[in-house]
Formats: sequence, C-alpha cells, structure tokens
Amino acid sequence: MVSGKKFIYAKAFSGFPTLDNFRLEEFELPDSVKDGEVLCQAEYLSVDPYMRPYMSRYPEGVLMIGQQVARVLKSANPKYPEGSLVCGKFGWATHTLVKPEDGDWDTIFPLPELKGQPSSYGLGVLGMPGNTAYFGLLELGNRGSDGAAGAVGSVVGQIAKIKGCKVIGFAGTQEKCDYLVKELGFDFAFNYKTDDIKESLKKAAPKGVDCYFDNVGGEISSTIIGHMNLYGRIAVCGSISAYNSKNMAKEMAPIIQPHMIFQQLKMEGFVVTRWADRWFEGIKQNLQWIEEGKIKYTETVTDGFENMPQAFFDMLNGKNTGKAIVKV
Ligand SMILES: NC(=O)C1=CN([C@@H]2O[C@H](COP(=O)(O)OP(=O)(O)OC[C@H]3O[C@@H](n4cnc5c(N)ncnc54)[C@H](OP(=O)(O)O)[C@@H]3O)[C@@H](O)[C@H]2O)C=CC1
Ligand SMILES: C/C=C/C(C)=O
Repeated sequence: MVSGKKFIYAKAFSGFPTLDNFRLEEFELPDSVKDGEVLCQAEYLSVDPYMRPYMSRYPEGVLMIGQQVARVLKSANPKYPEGSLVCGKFGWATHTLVKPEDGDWDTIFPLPELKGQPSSYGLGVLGMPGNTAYFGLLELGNRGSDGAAGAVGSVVGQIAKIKGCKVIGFAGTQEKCDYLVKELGFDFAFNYKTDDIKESLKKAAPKGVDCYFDNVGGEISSTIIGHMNLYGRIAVCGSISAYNSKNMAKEMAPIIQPHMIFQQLKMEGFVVTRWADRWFEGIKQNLQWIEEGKIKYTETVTDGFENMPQAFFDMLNGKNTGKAIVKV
C-alpha cells in the first residue's frame, strides 16, 4: 500500500509558530479513483504569511491550509488528464484525492500554460501573490511598497515602474535592498531594521508619497502614512508585523487619523479573491511582462516536504527573497 504524508495543525498558534504546532501523519492512498475523481501528487507547496492569521479560524486537528502545484497521478475526470499539472488548495499534503465540481476553481484548476516558465511560478508571480500585486496596485491605484523584497512586494514595485512611477521599497536586509535596486530597478530601497524611516523618506521622496502599498502594518506604516501627500492612496494588503502577536486584535499602531483627515487620504483594505472573476487576466498580464523582461522574479526553495514547518518559520523570519516555496 502506497502512503502519503500531511501536516496537521496540532496545536493553536500563540506567538511565533513552533514545531509543536504541527504533527506529521501518514495516510493510505487509494488504489484507484472513482468516476469524476482525481488523485494528485504535490510537486511544489506554498508557504505564505496568511497561513499564520488564517489558522485562527480553524480548530486544532485540521489539515494545515495552503496551495500547491500538483501532478495528476490517477484520473477518472477528462478535464484533468493523468500527467497534467493543477493548482490546488489541497493544504500541506503530499497527495490529495479530489472530485472537482464544475465552477469550483477555488479548490482546483488546471495550471495555465506558463510558456516555459517554471510551474512553481503558479504559486507566486503567476498565481495568488502575483495577482495580489497586479490587482491591489492597479485597482486601488497605489504605488510604492514595503515588505518589498517578497513575493507580492517585489512584483508591486516592478508593476509600478512599468506604469512610470518612482518606487521606494523597504526590506529587512541590505542584500534584499541591493536586489530591489540593482536587479529589479526600484529607485530606492531601505533597510527598515537599520535605517531611519523618516530620514529615508525625506531623502527618497522629498515632495512626499502619493501612493503606498502596505504589506506590513504597524509603526513603519504609520510613519509612511505621515509622509503622504494630499489625496494620497493607501492599499492595505498585509499586516505581517502583527501576525505573530499573541493577540493581534489588540495590536495598536501610532495614531494615523490626523494624517488621514488633513491630507484627505484614501485607505482601503483588500483580499485578492475580490478579483476572482478576473484571475486569469492577472496571470496573463504578469506572464507577458515576464516574457518582455519587464518583471523579474526569484524564489527561495526549501527541499523536502518534511521541511514545510521550517520553510514557514524562515519565511516569517524574512529568510526568503521572492516567493518562499517547498519542493517535494
Ligand atoms: N490582501 C491579500 O489578498 C494578500 C495579502 N498578502 C500580504 O502581503 C504581505 C506579503 O506577503 P508575501 O509577499 O506573500 O510574503 P513575503 O514573500 O514578503 O514574505 C514575508 C516577508 O515579510 C517580511 N517580514 C516578516 N516580519 C516582518 C515584520 N515584523 N515587519 C516587516 N516585515 C516583516 C520578511 O521580509 P524582511 O526581510 O523584509 O523583513 C519576509 O520575507 C503579507 O502581509 C501578506 O499577508 C499576501 C497575499 C494576498
Ligand atoms: C489571500 C491572502 C491574504 C493575506 C492577508 O495574506
């Protein structure tokens, strides 16, 4: 009997995740599939910041949530032929038996034609994070980014450059800042751990900031908001600075209301699934920009399914540049 492996959310997160939060289990795979079913084998799995706050919605004992690029091992469904690749919200599991329903593309869909780009990009620039950058930036009309060297921020900055903006990024190491400026073409990048944010903004944006793509929240965000121009726009994408807090709901950022009022700012939170009906438009456009050499992309790959928790910790600790993924 062939078996698969999965990570169970064994103990609720409290503070920064630890190995105690996870339990690795084996399970038996079916010998065959029934009508309409598909058995998939994970090739790449994603570790994302949202997993930390979203798991608080689930009880202990469930499968860890997440997306993967998987290969169809066995199929009794003509839409998913054996050997083809799919994108699936299958959680932290090596194998998944699924019966796709018509229209339920949220659970599984065939990996789009990526024209020779790595299939793992389906979890990054040609998937959810790429669409977050594309729709969040262009639909909410914002330019400028923190959390800049990650999966979302690195694409946000490059799309903003394509649209003719001056781009300032913030990231947690000098290497990442060098990467943003020298490789990706950002105009400025600052290390938020060592540089003074106010002074950095005075230098890079002496006339103020028009648009801000906020990936981290907290104090840095409040400082940037305090440097914004009249009618500035803020896309609130993520709040990773608070995700590992023991009580995220009680986290307080310095007061931003005076800036919001007197600079007449517009601030809007979003979740990328708002644009579910335009999902493939985002992928197609980002793919075209990659092919034209206008978007560059990198990944930080951890080898081995057993290392999923470590890859997750490393991503939360800023060890990744670009998209953090796990190769099975
Ligand atoms: N609204 C939406 O629909 C979506 C929102 N997001 C959000 O976008 C943000 C970025 O996600 P993604 O690009 O996938 O992840 P990244 O690839 O950017 O990985 C996370 C990065 O966050 C940085 N970080 C960690 N802790 C802190 C902290 N306390 N303060 C500042 N930066 C920190 C680290 O880089 P460093 O070295 O720079 O510290 C780390 O590499 C997250 O907040 C996420 O929740 C993502 C997808 C969809
Ligand atoms: C879909 C992802 C959402 C966040 C907040 O990361």
